[in-house]
Amino acid sequence: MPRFAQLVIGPAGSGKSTYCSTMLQHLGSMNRSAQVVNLDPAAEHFDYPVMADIRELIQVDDVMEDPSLRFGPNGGLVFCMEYFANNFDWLGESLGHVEDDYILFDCPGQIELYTHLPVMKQLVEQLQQWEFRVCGVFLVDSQFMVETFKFISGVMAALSAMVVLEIPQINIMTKMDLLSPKAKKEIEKYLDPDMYSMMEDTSDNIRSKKFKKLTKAICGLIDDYSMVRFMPFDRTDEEGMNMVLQSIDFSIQYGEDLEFKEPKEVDDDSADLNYDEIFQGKGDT
Ligand SMILES: Nc1nc2c(ncn2[C@@H]2O[C@H](COP(=O)(O)OP(=O)(O)OP(=O)(O)O)[C@@H](O)[C@H]2O)c(=O)[nH]1
Ligand SMILES: [Mg+2]
Repeated sequence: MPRFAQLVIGPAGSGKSTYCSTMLQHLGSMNRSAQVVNLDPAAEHFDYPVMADIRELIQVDDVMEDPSLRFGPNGGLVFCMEYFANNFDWLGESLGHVEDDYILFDCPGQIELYTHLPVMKQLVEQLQQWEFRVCGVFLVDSQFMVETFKFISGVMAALSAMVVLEIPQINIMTKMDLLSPKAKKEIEKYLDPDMYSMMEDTSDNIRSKKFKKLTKAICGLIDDYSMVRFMPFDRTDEEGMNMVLQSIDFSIQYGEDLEFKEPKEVDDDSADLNYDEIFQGKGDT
């Protein structure tokens, strides 16, 4: 039986740890068991209980303080993640092997992890070897998406993670509760964007003709292949959270392996059938 994982990724401060904590509570309220693993070696605080914490393996502060390494915060994080990639056994032991486990991985925010460094792809491959079905959940702060050129950059960042990780990916705009009513209305056009018409809007923002042509080509590519869509995530809106969860579950086929009971063979002449009992297997005596 498979296990299921959400790899919660996205730029620094986009709301990954808050998402994990909110989603964990949401799953709990649906009586679904789930757990969170912190994979951010620089995490200072988060308000969810952890199943495993990478800081037990390595911490950024220790790396930065090491006189033989002399890393700054970003180099330190890259070092930690490479160390992690060489020690996946630690994660394997922490996860154990419980069938049907549903785990949220709270990842660090350094964007280079999702552009050119191999560690997140290695993690995905390792999880797949452990029979996890993995979905990338890419978060972007909605406040940085209300202008066309910012939106296009956000789309490119999401796309970069998709290309690197090669797993199903659900893209989410976070912190919707912080938007003004005007901005909320404005953002609707970015949730299911028509990139071609967006390109027309943006002409004033892109000053160089050369870049306008490039942006137009990128917009066309994204639109033609329906490559990137965003879903809103408002932690105060249960209904919206459900829709996000359903999309994620669908992408990793969560629930499809739940045991199905064959309906019992019935004689034509049997009267007073209780179909509920038959289908639930309770008709057996
Ligand atoms: N109002 C509001 N604030 C949010 C939401 N999500 C996150 N925040 C706030 O945004 C800040 C950053 O959130 P985090 O969840 O720590 O973001 P992160 O992506 O884990 O950050 P890093 O791990 O540092 O990359 C915190 O102050 C959160 O309280 C949201 O949906 N609504
Ligand atoms: Mg975090």
